[in-house]
Amino acid sequence: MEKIIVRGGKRLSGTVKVEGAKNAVLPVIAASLLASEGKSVIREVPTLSDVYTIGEVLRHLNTEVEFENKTVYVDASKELNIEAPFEYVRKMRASVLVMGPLLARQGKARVALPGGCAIGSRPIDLHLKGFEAMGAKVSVGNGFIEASAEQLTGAKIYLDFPSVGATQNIMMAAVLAKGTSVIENCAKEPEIADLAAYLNKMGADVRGAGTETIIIEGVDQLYGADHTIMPDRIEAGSFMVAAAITRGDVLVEGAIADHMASVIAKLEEMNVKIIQEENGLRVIGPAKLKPVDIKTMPHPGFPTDMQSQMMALLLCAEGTSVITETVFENRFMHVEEFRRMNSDIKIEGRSVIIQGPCELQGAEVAATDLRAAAALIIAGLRAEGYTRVTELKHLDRGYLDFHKKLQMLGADVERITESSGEMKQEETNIVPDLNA
Ligand SMILES: CC(=O)N[C@H]1[C@@H](OP(=O)(O)OP(=O)(O)OC[C@H]2O[C@@H](n3ccc(=O)[nH]c3=O)[C@H](O)[C@@H]2O)O[C@H](CO)[C@@H](O)[C@@H]1O
Ligand SMILES: C=C(OP(=O)(O)O)C(=O)O
Repeated sequence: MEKIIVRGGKRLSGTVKVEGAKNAVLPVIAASLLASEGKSVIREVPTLSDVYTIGEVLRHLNTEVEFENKTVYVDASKELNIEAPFEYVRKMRASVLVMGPLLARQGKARVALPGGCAIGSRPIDLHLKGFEAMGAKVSVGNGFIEASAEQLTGAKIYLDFPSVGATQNIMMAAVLAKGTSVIENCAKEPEIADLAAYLNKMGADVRGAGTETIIIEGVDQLYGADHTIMPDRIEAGSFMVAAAITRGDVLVEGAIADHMASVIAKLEEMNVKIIQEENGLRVIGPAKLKPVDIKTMPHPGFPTDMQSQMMALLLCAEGTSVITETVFENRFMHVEEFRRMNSDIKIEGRSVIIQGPCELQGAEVAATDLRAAAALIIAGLRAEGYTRVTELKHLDRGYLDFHKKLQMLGADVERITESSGEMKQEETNIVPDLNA
């Protein structure tokens, strides 16, 4: 079993560079299916297990995918298969993002129903309503969703909720539809603008990405394009919190302030000093953290993907804080794990009430989802004694070399493999050979 072991008490300092964003690269790789001519070159790709999974999905769809350092080459010029089986969708829900491109290009898509996950039920009804509005016939049976349309037609689509995935899937379907599509109340996350930039380089006509209305003029064909993935604002935020919790002084290279206004605002409210530097954000943790209230919201509101990391920080604040989770109905699984670290947290409906400051103690804890994994390691940086974090498969979905980056900043942290009572230091990252 793999574990990350943290011994708390070290003050972080130095520079850490963030990777390309997981949540931008997954839709971009899915969108590369739309290029019926030419190769796509996608740069600054973090070699995460999720990226490996989307690569596998594309290969299964008859696409050539090659990884070379942090660059991915995709050749989707051959006729595509139209089915994404459960083995991939189960591993990673974002596999459903191939549905829009397949429907647009092949007129048909068959994707395993994703089901719920650790943070909520996560339906995809809004994706499907969008496809139907463009003329697709959608049916669900035997654990699969099937959608087909001879030719998608542009449509006006109002999203009941600004879903990130629905916005992306509908955008990718609309770029090859006949006529104009207007997506209203769409998601405004920076990853949406990143996807639009890539689609436009491929020859699409997408306007308004990053605002609440996206207008797309369908085109006849798309071509491979060269695109560099935006920096990961959630990885950046995680290191900012790690710096703050250890009263450290860390330059988070690649962090873009415009993408992180809500996170910066809350950290500053807590007394954390944030200085904009030429190549990133410098974060200086205060001696005393002030409590704050946080409500997660779609962008530009406070990101749900930073909720558990901020919870770790608020455990150390002097007073009462309340976090309200409005995006996912079940994203407080980490609370029980924090309790094992001697924290005073109560759950009341969709809110948690934190009574700080807690004297965090090291404990054996299990990551319950991707961000919870980072949050528990971050809490361990402040806790007295040793914190052992298991279930690292969650961490590996979204953080590249997390423990190594923390080590470089001075943290006392290691990743080990424990087998039959014997421990050995883990030297390799989880993704051995992406081209194998
Ligand atoms: C790969 C990726 O980019 N993942 C991100 C993406 O997930 P994802 O795209 O799945 O998140 P959505 O924005 O779609 O989901 C937000 C909420 O809308 C609901 N919903 C969504 C679609 C739908 O058809 N019906 C529906 O009810 C979901 O159950 C959830 O409660 O955005 C989330 C919200 O910022 C982030 O936490 C995830 O990290
Ligand atoms: C919830 C997340 O990802 P996914 O949508 O891929 O589960 C996340 O990145 O925190």
